[in-house]
Amino acid sequence: MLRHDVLEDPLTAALQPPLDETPEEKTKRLKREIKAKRVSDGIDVALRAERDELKRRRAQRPEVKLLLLGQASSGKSTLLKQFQLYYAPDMVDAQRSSWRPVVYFNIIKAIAGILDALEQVAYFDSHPELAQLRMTLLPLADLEPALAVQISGGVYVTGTGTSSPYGQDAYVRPGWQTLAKGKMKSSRTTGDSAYSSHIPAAEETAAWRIAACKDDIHALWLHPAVQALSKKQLQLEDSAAFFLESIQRIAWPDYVPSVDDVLHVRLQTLGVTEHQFEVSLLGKNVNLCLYDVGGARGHRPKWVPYFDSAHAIIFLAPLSAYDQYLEEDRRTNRIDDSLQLWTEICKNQVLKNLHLVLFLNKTDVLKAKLAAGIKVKKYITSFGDRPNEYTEVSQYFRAHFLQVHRRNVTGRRVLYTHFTSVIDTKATQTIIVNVADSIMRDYFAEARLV
Ligand SMILES: Nc1nc2c(ncn2[C@@H]2O[C@H](COP(=O)(O)OP(=O)(O)OP(=O)(O)O)[C@@H](O)[C@H]2O)c(=O)[nH]1
Ligand SMILES: [Mg+2]
Repeated sequence: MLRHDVLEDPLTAALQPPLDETPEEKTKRLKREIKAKRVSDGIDVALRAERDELKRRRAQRPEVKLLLLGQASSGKSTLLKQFQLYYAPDMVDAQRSSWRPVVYFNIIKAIAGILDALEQVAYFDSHPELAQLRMTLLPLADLEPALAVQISGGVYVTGTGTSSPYGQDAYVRPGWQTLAKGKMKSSRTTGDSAYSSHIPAAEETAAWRIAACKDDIHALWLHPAVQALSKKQLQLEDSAAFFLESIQRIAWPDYVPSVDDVLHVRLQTLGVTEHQFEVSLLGKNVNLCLYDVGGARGHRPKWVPYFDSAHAIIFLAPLSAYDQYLEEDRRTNRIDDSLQLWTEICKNQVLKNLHLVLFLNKTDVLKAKLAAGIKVKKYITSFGDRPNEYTEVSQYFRAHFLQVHRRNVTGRRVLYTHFTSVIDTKATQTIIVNVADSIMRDYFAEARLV
């Protein structure tokens, strides 16, 4: 290669010795290069040793792989957080502040949804006080896309058939919290005055606009027209009421999300995320590997490569979804979609020997909907004239899921079912212990058979 070709490539040029180098300079440079190589080799050795140690620990510990499956918004990521709370509570605590922009995003999305719905029923014409609230809250609602982009690490997802009816949605990708931590090295609680310069602009703007509008947000949420709409045609996320009712606390300048806030947050999962826990089960140390997947239809093909090596599945079906339709296909009732998906899982030959657990989830939301008089029969005609009460409704749905399992199961697979509300930490942790225990019993029984 000619010297002028080398100099045209800035990287190669930077590594070339100077043209007018003296013999002493050359000796010094070579010494420096030998030292730098030693440091670099040292780093390589340390990295290799770390990898070997991880491999050795993995070989010593059996690895149990557990898939969390179910449609979008069924509660998979919330259940994952409960596993983290149980097996790695310090990690959850350390990551609380990284959820702050997501709490803001959930609030802003709920407000945008409410304003949209009021527009559709033309309430702004008949209610001047609502029109006034819209004026003050619109700049806040306008922050939705910018915050979504911040949370998703710059990914702008549109037109995937999974986005919200209210526009832009945010997705979580593997490693997003590490990314967020890097960007926000100092925390508010340390009182570091440089903090504000580390907060991304969209989050900072959202924080001060929420603080400035907190009374208007409160007034909008409590307005009788909004309350009436929220119980009928207005389909907000399950956590919207929780966050809107907590607005005074969240608008506080030193706000850091509580564990309860973290459990209520809604953030869609993109693809498949892997989470490892070193746990002691039945007196043995094991690596528990949880796979949390995106549940919308467009994400489901990405689950398949994980089926082969899995040991157990927890399938989540939200029973409260009987009056809702899929965001990705507005004609499909969400309970129907859950049953179809459940049928595919039960039928799948690759999964036929896995330990199978069914969580009939969101029972708290189901109870609230039934208490508000939302009739199951209106959406699921086969329910007929049975009483619109929790016991009848929950048993009716459970019977359907059990029937699908019975009809499609091959092999010797047992099904474990639980009625759950995975935002309830105490109840869910009792179930987690139970489920982990029985997965391990199966795992070791299997190992002895081989
Ligand atoms: N009230 C109540 N809310 C729940 C329950 N389970 C989940 N949620 C809420 O429902 C929303 C969706 O839960 P996620 O865990 O994000 O759902 P997901 O299955 O991971 O959804 P995708 O990632 O889109 O597949 C969150 O706001 C949760 O706080 C429950 O049992 N009761
Ligand atoms: Mg999720």
